[in-house]
Amino acid sequence: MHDGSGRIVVQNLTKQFGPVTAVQNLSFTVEPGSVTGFLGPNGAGKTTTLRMLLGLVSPTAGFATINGSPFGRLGQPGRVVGAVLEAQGFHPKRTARNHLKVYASAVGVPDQRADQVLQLVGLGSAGDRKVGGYSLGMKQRLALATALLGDPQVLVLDEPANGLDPEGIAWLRTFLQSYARSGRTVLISSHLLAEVEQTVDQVVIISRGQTMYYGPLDHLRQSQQSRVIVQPSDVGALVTALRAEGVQAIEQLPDGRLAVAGVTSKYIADAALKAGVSVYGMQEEQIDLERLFFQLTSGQYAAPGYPGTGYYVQQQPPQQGGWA
Ligand SMILES: Nc1ncnc2c1ncn2[C@@H]1O[C@H](COP(=O)(O)OP(=O)(O)OP(=O)(O)O)[C@@H](O)[C@H]1O
Repeated sequence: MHDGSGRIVVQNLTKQFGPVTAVQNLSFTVEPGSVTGFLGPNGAGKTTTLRMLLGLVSPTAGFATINGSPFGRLGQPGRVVGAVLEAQGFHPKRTARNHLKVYASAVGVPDQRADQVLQLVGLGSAGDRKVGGYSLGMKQRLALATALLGDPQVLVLDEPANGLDPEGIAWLRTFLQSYARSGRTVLISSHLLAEVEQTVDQVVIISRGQTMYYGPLDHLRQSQQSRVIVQPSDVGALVTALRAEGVQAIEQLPDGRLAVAGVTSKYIADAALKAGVSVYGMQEEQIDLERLFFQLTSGQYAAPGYPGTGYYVQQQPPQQGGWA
């Protein structure tokens, strides 16, 4: 029996395909009530992890559970977990409504549920059209509708934003957030942080089958000290003035400007004024999460331990199986 918590636990999960280590010692927990992004570049091991979670591939070591049980031991799994892994092979001549009715009977829910989920995903008026004529975005919605048939407590979606236009992505965001706010668990994978940045509450970032960061997206943002970029009349004099005030995080950029962390623009302006240095321009640098994501997953970044809920994981030597 499962514990009904809606929690997903991945513990020391490893998958070896011959010489290829697709997933290595991966651990994270996904709590109900939030949307968790499972992020990593192509080939990082996301699909393999989700397939292990859904009992489609057996782990070489470690385990993955939903509600405290491996997928294979969940009673009525279709009612507990709704999953979409890659674009589904829909029968092109079948209407969406008929497709859903076939799956409804497999999950053990009444036929009317097909109409309900068509409405839920915004395909209410297209339910009687043949799926062969559907756009990629419509197929994504139909795949989601199929996953929703059993009104599952846990939703697992592999790259759900693929093929969606900006309106579709905005719709998906609202849908997933409200699904999670109703106390359910939502885990979505993506290889693009920007695509899911506004949807997810926490992230698990993996690279080459290993966890690189795990925790709230906000903590990842806050871990990046914002910087002020300043163009002074006399770089040396401003650096001396700031150092005299105890400011240490000063970097000279290739274009000659200074990047100063840990203080406000006003603080720098006051220090410059006091030192008789003119300031020709100043701007607060935007935190570039996408760049950080790239650094975390490109193997060039090894961050020290991070205090807080989220944490960085020290980079290991490159493994076979990750992206090149
Ligand atoms: N059945 C398999 N046999 C051999 N190698 C595999 C198999 N499945 C996956 N791999 C390898 O494991 C690694 C991880 O693949 P996986 O598909 O899990 O990554 P991913 O993060 O989902 O990438 P993508 O976003 O491109 O699907 C890759 O090197 C892949 O080639």
